[in-house]
Amino acid sequence: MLYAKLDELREQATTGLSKVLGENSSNHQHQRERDISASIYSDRIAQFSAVENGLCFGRLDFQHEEHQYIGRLGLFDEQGDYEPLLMDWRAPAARPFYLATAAAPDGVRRRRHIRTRRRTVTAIDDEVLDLDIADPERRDGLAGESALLAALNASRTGQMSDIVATIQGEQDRIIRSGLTGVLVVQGGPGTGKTAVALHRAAYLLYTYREQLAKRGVLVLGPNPTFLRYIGQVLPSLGETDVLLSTIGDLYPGITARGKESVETTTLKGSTRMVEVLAAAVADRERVPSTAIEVSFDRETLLLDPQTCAQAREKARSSQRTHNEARPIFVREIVNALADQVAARLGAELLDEADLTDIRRELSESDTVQATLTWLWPLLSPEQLLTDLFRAPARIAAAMRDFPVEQRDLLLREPTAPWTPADVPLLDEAAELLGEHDPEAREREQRQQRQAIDYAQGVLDIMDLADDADPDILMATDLLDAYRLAERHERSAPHTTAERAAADRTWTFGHVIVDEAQELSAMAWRLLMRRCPSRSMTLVGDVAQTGGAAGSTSWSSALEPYVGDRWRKVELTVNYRTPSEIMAVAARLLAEINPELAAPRSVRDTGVAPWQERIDGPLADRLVECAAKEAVRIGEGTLAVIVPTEQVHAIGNRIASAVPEAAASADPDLTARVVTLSVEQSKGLEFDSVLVAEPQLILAESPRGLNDLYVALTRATQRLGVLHTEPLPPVLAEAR
Ligand SMILES: Nc1ncnc2c1ncn2[C@@H]1O[C@H](COP(=O)(O)OP(=O)(O)OP(=O)(O)O)[C@@H](O)[C@H]1O
Repeated sequence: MLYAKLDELREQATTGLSKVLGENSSNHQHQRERDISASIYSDRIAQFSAVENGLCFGRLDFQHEEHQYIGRLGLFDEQGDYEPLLMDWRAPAARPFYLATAAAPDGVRRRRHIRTRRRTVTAIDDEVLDLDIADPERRDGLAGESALLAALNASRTGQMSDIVATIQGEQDRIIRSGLTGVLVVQGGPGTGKTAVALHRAAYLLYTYREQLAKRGVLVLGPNPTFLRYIGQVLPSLGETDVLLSTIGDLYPGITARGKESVETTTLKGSTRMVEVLAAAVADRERVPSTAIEVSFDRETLLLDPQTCAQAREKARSSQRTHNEARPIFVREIVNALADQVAARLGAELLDEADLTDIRRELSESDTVQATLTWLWPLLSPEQLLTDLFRAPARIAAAMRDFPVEQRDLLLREPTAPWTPADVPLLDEAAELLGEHDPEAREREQRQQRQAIDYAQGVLDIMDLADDADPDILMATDLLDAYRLAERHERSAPHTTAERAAADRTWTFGHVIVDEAQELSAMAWRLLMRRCPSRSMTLVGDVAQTGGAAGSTSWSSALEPYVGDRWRKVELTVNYRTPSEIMAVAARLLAEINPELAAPRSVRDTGVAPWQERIDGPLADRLVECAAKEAVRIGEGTLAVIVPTEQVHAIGNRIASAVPEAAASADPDLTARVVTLSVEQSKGLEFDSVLVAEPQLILAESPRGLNDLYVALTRATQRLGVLHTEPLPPVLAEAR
């Protein structure tokens, strides 16, 4: 019945779309209206396709024979007074599906989990929430245990899937927590932090659509591989307009993928770079040590240091940014030069109009412009940093208080690629420099405002204001004035997410950061600028921090921005790693931070992790083991996690010897077998994992223990450790 309803709605939308597309538009106004309707219909069709799989996954039976189906979107009986046929999982009425327990049934008599494959029901699992008749053998606290265990035991595909059907109580409370303020979700590996973060994005967009559609939601992940891994979750929940990004992509026009040393990344991540950049900008506002000559109109004018110093002082005291203060500096210098020209011509013979002409000619003169550029150049952030990093003298001027070895860390070739740690510096520089082309920006903003006003008018006329039941999807839920305005600017057909991606100064309605412990202090500054409302969800695990510039405590990372006004919630159950593997990982956690409790595994597999000391070449044996594991896991996935330096060599060996293995460069996660560094494996999971040379992984970075902890907790079923070097003591004891 529900699928028939879905088909009917899809049919209506498709017919509607072809009808409006077939209309001949006689005038501009009509053309616009047609385009609006077309975009509403296409958004609907996309949403209906997104919810096809697992449309309905639950049923709640209440006292008095009533029941309610729960699914991926709300469906209503239009003929029957809009009775809900299927309740959106995010609606308040669906909450008992996730929260009701035998002890607190909230009116629910029975909870039914419905599993489907395409449109066929393949399994149902009932829980009776009545203490008198409930099965006492059931594990306490797990909702829909058998559906949950079926999901957890299923082979992984290389793409994360959604968990709407089996969200657990502690996760649900986080997903539905209010929009405002900073919420930190701390949890060990496999506790569902990523899953919770993404479902929270979908929940917030549903519940606060009006507030969020305009400013959008940003989901920030640690690296592009991870973004590919999670990329399908939000679309499967019917949400496509969320910006997924890494720090390296947050500066428009730049895709920062360069690599650099741990020491350089650490320095660039520290807030001391704020002073360095300010000094680097100040260093570009020059005062010559002796007078400089400026040829103009076959004469030579002189600019002495004192005049330049006064002009600089005047510009700086305006408190404007470097680029925005430049016109003041230019005016001062041009006036000083004009006075010299006037004096030579005989000032008493000139009136104000003559002086204005002289100033204009001076401003347009190439030599005067070249002098001004030397004294106070108009700078883009890219130019500032490129000029700084290539020139030891500039670095020395900007880093007077730093030891020489630290200064050398910044030095690099001007052609070197941008690195992720450069992005917060570019952003900081953009703040210090101000608009490179202020007039163009103002013009653009004015046009944008006009377009939005117009679009709002169109929406009002179409009477699409959503004063109806919040569970019924309205046109304005899908389309706001921003998006509408953009759709009709032929040059910029962007969604909110695309617009946000293209605009450095965009501020988001809500920001979600996954693996938030990895952000450097400079990255936090950038992020806080993008979210002045401080409506944020930060998920992570301070025991998994790999980068030396990352945080080991939430309070020190957040204190500068929100003081102690943030709330922390913890996830305690590990849904990924079976207890046998977690027992080994827990030993590492105790060394990393004895105060952090290891998450409790939700299941056992009966398979103990294994270790093997190799006498011959590592790669040969790894290839053999990878081939065997790949067969053993059938349809599932295998990751071979090796020290960063060996990823390339070992990855290529495995790719050439094991069927269905991906090459190591830019790993394809849909391949069944991948070779990764710990950094690349962060946030991911595989049915089986082989970890090679733990001692080298440990020694590779200042946070080696954390890295090894991450590597050991990626498996959902099987874990093997192979080594030629002696094992680190913490693993040797676990043998
Ligand atoms: N309620 C749930 N129902 C079904 N599967 C779940 C549930 N919660 C978590 N999982 C699964 O557990 C696995 C781990 O979840 P996730 O990757 O979100 O954990 P994490 O806390 O981000 O881990 P890490 O810190 O190691 O990256 C995923 O496969 C996820 O789908």
